[in-house]
Amino acid sequence: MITTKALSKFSRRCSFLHHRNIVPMKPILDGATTNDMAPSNSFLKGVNDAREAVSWSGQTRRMSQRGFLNHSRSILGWNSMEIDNVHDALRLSSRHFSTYYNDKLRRESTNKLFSSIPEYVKIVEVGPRDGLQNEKDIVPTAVKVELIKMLASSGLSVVEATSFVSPKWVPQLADAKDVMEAIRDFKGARFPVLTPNLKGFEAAIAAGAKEVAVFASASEGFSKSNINCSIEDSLVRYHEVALSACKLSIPVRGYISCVVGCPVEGMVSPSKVAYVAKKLCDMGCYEISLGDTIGVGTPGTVIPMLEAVIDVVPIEKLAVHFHDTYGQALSNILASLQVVVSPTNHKLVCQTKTLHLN
Ligand SMILES: CC(C)(COP(=O)([O-])OP(=O)([O-])OC[C@H]1O[C@@H](n2cnc3c(N)ncnc32)[C@H](O)[C@@H]1OP(=O)([O-])[O-])[C@@H](O)C(=O)NCCC(=O)NCCSC(=O)C[C@@](C)(O)CC(=O)[O-]
Repeated sequence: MITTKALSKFSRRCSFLHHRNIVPMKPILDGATTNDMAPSNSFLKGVNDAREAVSWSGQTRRMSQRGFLNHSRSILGWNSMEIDNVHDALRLSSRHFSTYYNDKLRRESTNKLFSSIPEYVKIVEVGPRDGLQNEKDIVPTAVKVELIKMLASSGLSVVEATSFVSPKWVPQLADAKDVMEAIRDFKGARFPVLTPNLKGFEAAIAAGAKEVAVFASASEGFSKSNINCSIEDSLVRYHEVALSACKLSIPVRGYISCVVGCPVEGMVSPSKVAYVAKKLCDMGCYEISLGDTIGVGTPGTVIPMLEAVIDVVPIEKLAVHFHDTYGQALSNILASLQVVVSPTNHKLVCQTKTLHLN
């Protein structure tokens, strides 16, 4: 139970902290704790260090997360309450900050933020493929099948199930045929699979796949290291897959990797992404998923990339795929959602109000 006395004490505390520029910092920095950070990244290390150094009553104390929570409890008079983690604390804090911030202003800024995103977002779940392909230990087939069924049962309408790639390159997904066999009769979701060439496509169809995805790269270096061929050669292969798929009325989805950065080549220019996106679109891919494969994108690099692609591919065909390596995935998703309703794109979005995420 929070007493009026505690609330008014909290409100005074907020005012003090606000004037010391502390209030807005805390939620942002704590947000970073949940993300997977690279220790070599000095910027993120700086953020981490800053999170721990909390300036309080004119004194700088180094505190752990738990220390911060305990300290907050005593200040806020929340000793009788259970705050199990940082998220609980933030939820409680944000609820009570509204006593400090002007309600009208808060409503206006929230409305502004959310009125500029699409009304509808489609989610493509890729965990059983993109997640499990990177697991050090090979996950048993029965566990994968259970995971896929649980994801589909949770209401997700598209669950990417596996890849028909070389088992020498990706041994984690060598059981693709068995996985597809086990979910063949499972209803309620679509289960697309990755196919890098005609061999993979034919194996996928034989195993019962009803939808496939091809995966190109915007970076030459990544194309060679991921699928052992140049971008142009991969587009020739994918064209063959698209032609075969068209004959069987199988929908083909197109991925582009490294849309803002590449582990081999560094920054990737938006024009390279736009080039590959148009090629995939022209060969018949019904959706183009733009992947920040190594998670180095920020709104500052993602937005120009999206704008370049939107110039050559209809916006309703676009999907975004962000890895959260440096904790930027959610910001990038929000920025992407906002780009599709920017004034210049308004007409297109009115037709669809859709952006796909995976
Ligand atoms: C593309 C290849 C096959 C070229 O690999 P290669 O070695 O150049 O292929 P090859 O044509 O020279 O054939 C070599 C051997 O592989 C076999 N082979 C050939 N094709 C297949 C196939 N489809 N299925 C099974 N086996 C196949 C082929 O039969 C032969 O067998 P062998 O005669 O030595 O016994 C290989 O590089 C490969 O499988 N790469 C897949 C890499 C991969 O899956 N990466 C992860 C997915 S991409 C990604 O994660 C990014 C994304 C989509 O999530 C978006 C993002 O995050 O940004």
